[in-house]
Amino acid sequence: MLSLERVNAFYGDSHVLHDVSLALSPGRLLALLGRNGAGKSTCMHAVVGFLPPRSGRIRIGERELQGAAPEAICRHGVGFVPQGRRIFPTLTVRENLEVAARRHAPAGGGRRWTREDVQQIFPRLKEREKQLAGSLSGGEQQMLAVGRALMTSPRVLLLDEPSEGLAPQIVRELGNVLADLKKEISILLVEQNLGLAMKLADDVVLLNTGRVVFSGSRDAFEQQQDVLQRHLGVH
Ligand SMILES: Nc1ncnc2c1ncn2[C@@H]1O[C@H](COP(=O)(O)OP(=O)(O)OP(=O)(O)O)[C@@H](O)[C@H]1O
Repeated sequence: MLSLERVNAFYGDSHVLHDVSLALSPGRLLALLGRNGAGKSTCMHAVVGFLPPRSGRIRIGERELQGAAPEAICRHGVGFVPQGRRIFPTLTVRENLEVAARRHAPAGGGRRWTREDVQQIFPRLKEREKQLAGSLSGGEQQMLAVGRALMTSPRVLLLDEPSEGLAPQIVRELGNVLADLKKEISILLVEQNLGLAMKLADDVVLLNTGRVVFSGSRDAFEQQQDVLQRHLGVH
């Protein structure tokens, strides 16, 4: 579905991603893990066109994405929820969803999401549809950010630390929604909350200083205590 093949990315002269390869298969959730500064967000920015890689290939299905503009990458079915949410605070909840709506059928023939679909999985967004997004709670803003990405009718969804700054109860709610969502859409998840990541992940890729140091199933990952300890400081 989504694949990165030996991707190298730089900020100026600083080489941040080193030959990063990963593959997100249809209907699966891949957790991209690593310590602060490991290159997880950079990986997502390379996929969505914010930081085009200097070498390597990024594909969705058969289509190559490296070098394409962010709008085109979104049109080809990559939905992105950035770290920090980035909703429009002065627009209402409903307006936030509507400006993200896709006008044409999604590339690759996937499901076309409507506002009603999004409100069905996040009923809170229906209750608050006339409220300004900037006045929502952190958890509601995160739901809106996910809802906005779904309105682009993506084939894959990239989520950068969705649980950041949320109360444990809200993280649980979000986890339940993502567990349902992954049944119909492939998800690439960057997450510092290891408990949440392990609850949701089918596959794991672990980065350390911009290099892949583990790639495999969640079960294989959890058995590699030395890897967990060395790269995440988990015992
Ligand atoms: N705009 C930028 N310009 C220069 N260097 C950057 C920029 N953004 C990130 N970096 C550097 O690139 C490296 C990877 O950062 P990145 O944000 O991808 O890490 P991360 O794994 O997402 O970390 P975190 O968990 O803290 O968000 C870090 O060394 C970081 O300092």
